[in-house]
Amino acid sequence: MRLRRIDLKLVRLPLVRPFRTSSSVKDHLAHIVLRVEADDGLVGWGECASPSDPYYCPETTETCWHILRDFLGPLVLGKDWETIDELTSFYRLVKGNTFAKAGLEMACCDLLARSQGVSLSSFLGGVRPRIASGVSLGIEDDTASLLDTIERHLSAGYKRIKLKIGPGRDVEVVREVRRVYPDLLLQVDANSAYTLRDIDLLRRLDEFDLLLIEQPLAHDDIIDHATLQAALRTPVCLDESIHSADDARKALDLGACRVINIKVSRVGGLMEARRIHDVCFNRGVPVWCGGMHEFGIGRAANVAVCSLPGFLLPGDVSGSDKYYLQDLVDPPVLARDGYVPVPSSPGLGHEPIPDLIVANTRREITLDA
Ligand SMILES: O=C(O)CCC(=O)N[C@@H](C(=O)O)c1ccccc1
Repeated sequence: MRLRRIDLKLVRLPLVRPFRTSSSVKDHLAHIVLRVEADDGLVGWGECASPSDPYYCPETTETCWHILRDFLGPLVLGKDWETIDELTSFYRLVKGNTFAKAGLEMACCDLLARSQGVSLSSFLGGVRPRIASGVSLGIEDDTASLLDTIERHLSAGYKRIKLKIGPGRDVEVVREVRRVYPDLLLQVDANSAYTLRDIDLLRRLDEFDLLLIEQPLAHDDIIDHATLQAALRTPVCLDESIHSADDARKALDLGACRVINIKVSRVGGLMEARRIHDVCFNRGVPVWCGGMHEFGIGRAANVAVCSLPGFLLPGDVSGSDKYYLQDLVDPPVLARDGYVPVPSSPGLGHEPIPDLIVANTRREITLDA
């Protein structure tokens, strides 16, 4: 396989409703959509689901654009490769920049799967014809509106609710949700809002039978998380701290967590996502797929990853309609009764709609071999 052309497209889509986290409120998202073309004319699609700000991770849409245009693109164009590991070896000297890498690697996985006539799920070793989905809820103004939002998503069939928590909106909010929904699959995401000084407060969350507490401490820590996990009954789940299978192995060896959130973008692509899955699966550690508000392209890649056997907990892979009025792909990625079907057609199984992509592209560049 050899790439003769890579198109980078900065695509912007309005959100159906603003999404609030501890660091920002967003009413639209802009992600880089990648189109890669092989010498034989075959095409693959990928998405860099990086935030536009450096509050979740050090990368932003602009850093991804720079790294893809100036390094990753030139390093892979015109070179022969037969496997994804061969492809990614061309940029092994590039440190970090996993969101940028993930977009390119995803497009090449789509391309290779299409060339082999297999679905991305089969390409990865997926075993499920459909995946169970949960939803991640942004921070709401008050508990009443949060309960309304929960009710709306449970009525739609979603299997799990993830709440954002932070100092001042944690124990009491979770207590109220648990009072109204005693049997709900419920988890919380702190996005590194706490420190070990909050250990007694976090221990109070043990009474609510949560599935997990996600990334309570620093985004780049596994040592303090091990201290915290030893004090909690509730499983700690790591998100931001885990960028590779080696990170996962070290975190599990240290007892820093009992669950890992695998995000294709955060770990640099589908192959590393599968390697992290394998480390966890071999140790009986459940994983789930976190979301980054992906458009339909990245969302379809997440669906394929969720079909791997160790993805035992509902992920954030909701239907696109949770965030976008119109998906960029046909068919759209949709959930029915909280399940998203895993396509069996070649590649992503959801075809990008060129007119929609063109209509929402704010900037583009073509890199040639
Ligand atoms: O449903 C989704 O795709 C969003 C899931 C979600 O809440 N992601 C959070 C997170 O902290 O994991 C996030 C998204 C975008 C940017 C930063 C954080």
